[in-house]
Amino acid sequence: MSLLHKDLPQARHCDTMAEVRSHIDALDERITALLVERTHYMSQAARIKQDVTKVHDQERIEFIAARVRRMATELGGQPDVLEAAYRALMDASIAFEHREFARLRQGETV
Ligand SMILES: C=C(O[C@@H]1C=C(C(=O)O)C=C[C@H]1O)C(=O)O
Repeated sequence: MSLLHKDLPQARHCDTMAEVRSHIDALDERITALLVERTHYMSQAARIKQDVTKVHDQERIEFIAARVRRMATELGGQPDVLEAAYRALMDASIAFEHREFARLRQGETV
């Protein structure tokens, strides 16, 4: 089913910057909670992957970037903004996954 058919909330009309920022702050609380949840999966990926060369997976990155662009377009959003945000998020996530990969294997000899 297309994303447009889901009952998704729309941005509200605002007359002041205070209103705009209050909506953004409320959304950021929800987005942050979701990103914290997403980041927990990076720790699990670091535990599950057996080879450090698998931490950065360009094919998966391109799949996610294209999928997010498609979803943003279907929702009437800005694919360029979403792709840029996701690429920055994935860069930071991969850096974290590298740190986790090393942390989880500290003290291993092989
Ligand atoms: C979580 C993974 O590890 C990395 C992190 C990704 C992400 O932030 O979504 C995507 C690809 C990987 O380079 C994965 O391989 O799926």
